[in-house]
Amino acid sequence: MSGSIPNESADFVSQMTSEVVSPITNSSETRAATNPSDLPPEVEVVNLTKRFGNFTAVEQVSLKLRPGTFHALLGENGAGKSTLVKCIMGYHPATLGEILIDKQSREIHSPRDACKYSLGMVYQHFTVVPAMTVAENLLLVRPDTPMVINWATEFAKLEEFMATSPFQIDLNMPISQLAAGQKQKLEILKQLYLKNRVLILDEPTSVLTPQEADEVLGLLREEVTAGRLSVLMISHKFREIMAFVDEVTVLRKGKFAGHGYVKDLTVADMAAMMLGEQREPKKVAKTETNPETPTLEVKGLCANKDNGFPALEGLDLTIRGGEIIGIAGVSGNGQRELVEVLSGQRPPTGGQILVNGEVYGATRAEMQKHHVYALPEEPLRNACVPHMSVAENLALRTFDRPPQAKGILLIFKAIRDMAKNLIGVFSIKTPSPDTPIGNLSGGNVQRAVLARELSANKINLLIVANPVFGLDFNAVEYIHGQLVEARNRGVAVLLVSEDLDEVLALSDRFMVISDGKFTYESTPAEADFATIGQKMAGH
Ligand SMILES: Nc1ncnc2c1ncn2[C@@H]1O[C@H](COP(=O)(O)OP(=O)(O)OP(=O)(O)O)[C@@H](O)[C@H]1O
Repeated sequence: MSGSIPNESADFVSQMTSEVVSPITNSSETRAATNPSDLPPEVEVVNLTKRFGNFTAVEQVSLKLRPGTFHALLGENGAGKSTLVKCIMGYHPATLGEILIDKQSREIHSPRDACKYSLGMVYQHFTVVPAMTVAENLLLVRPDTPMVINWATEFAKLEEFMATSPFQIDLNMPISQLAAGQKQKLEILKQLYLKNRVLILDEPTSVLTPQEADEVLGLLREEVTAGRLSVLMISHKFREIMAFVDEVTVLRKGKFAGHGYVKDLTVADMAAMMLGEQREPKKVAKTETNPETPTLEVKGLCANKDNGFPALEGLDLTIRGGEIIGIAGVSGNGQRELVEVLSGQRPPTGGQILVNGEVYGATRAEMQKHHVYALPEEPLRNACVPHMSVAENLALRTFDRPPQAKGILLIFKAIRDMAKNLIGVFSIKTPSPDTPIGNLSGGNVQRAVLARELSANKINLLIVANPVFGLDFNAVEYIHGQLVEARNRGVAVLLVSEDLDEVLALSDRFMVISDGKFTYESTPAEADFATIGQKMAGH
């Protein structure tokens, strides 16, 4: 193993990650399982550098993905992981360096080129078309889909493919009816359907429950062990790495920071390689608050899913200033619709919402009047304009008010100054305030939206959905600290999260949502885990 490991980092991380599972296998066992000539190709990155203008996102990084192994790429937010894999996939041209496929230097100019070498990528966010069925989405990825489709033949072929694939999904299901775990399986199936045998996965389990994640990774692990696939996975989750991965390569600030075999490493070793010198995140303790007056009152709220079926069926919810109310549950049980109704992106079909005792329809004017702020899930898609700059996105809430506007004139200096300040205070890693926000790493987009929403002078109600999606553990601590600080200041916080541990750690009180209804309510201290599990599973 290369890469230095300071002891303090190791201590800190071993405390944070108490539950780790031992590796299922190691690479030598894996390779022994198959005839070498049947294995996926070897992929080697040699001294790859990627610059965006003057900014070097990846510098002289080398990595070898050996056939029939499960390899993880680790690093903090902004370390260069996505950039590196996008270069491998031909999505970005590398500035310098080489990619070898089975020891031959290859030019890969596009993901389609990458497919020629059996390389397929599953991105952090879903790329399936929601209005289509599973079968239609699979056909859509083929480069040779005929102009006129013989459905009977194609469907029979798809059924044959599905029968032999590691995951099964009903081909007739519309995507809008699939839970996150099934969508992620479909993303992987798309690559298998293209006959790709080297899968590159960018945080594939970020939107999955631990059970869904273990199922997906377990099935992939079986394919790897059988020598049918190699996997290179970007991940922040040590539990999954310890359970499913053979080998890790670590990046820090765009540079190679270490490599090793999981069987020889502890979580602390890997975290220390990621962090370099110790930077202990600040834990924010909850202070005594006195929640009395309701800030948000939801009475009998109903709303529909995109397909017109009921998503929320008569929800009642009260949140007072100075408390965090958590909503736990498996994705697809109404959480998204609830957040969308409260942030004005979906009309309710029944019930009433009051904020500060006044009827609230979640218009922009009402959100402004009542000081309601929201961090929705997938903030790049739901709370940003990707091609606009970081500064412009940071000003989305305030650009029409002084000091950022004078009448109808925008004061660009004020917008930029405010952005520079927020970039500093919230440690947003961006080449400049003028960089399009869509170019930032996932974690930094998350920070930027949180900075915008939390920097308001006065906040009454803060609605957050999966706020640490895809973030490294340092950033998780930071954002959790910000939420607790807001609560301590008297903000009413609604925390919707598919991560039960997050709900239990932060909430003062929480509910489980299942099929659009609250089916369990407790404080974290009094929570009964067996019942929560049953309720989350819909029993
Ligand atoms: N197209 C681009 N133009 C300019 N800078 C970019 C572009 N893409 C990425 N960057 C910058 O490169 C750096 C590395 O980003 P990258 O997305 O590779 O990080 P990451 O390790 O995948 O982070 P995360 O875990 O948050 O997803 C970041 O500072 C990011 O802002």
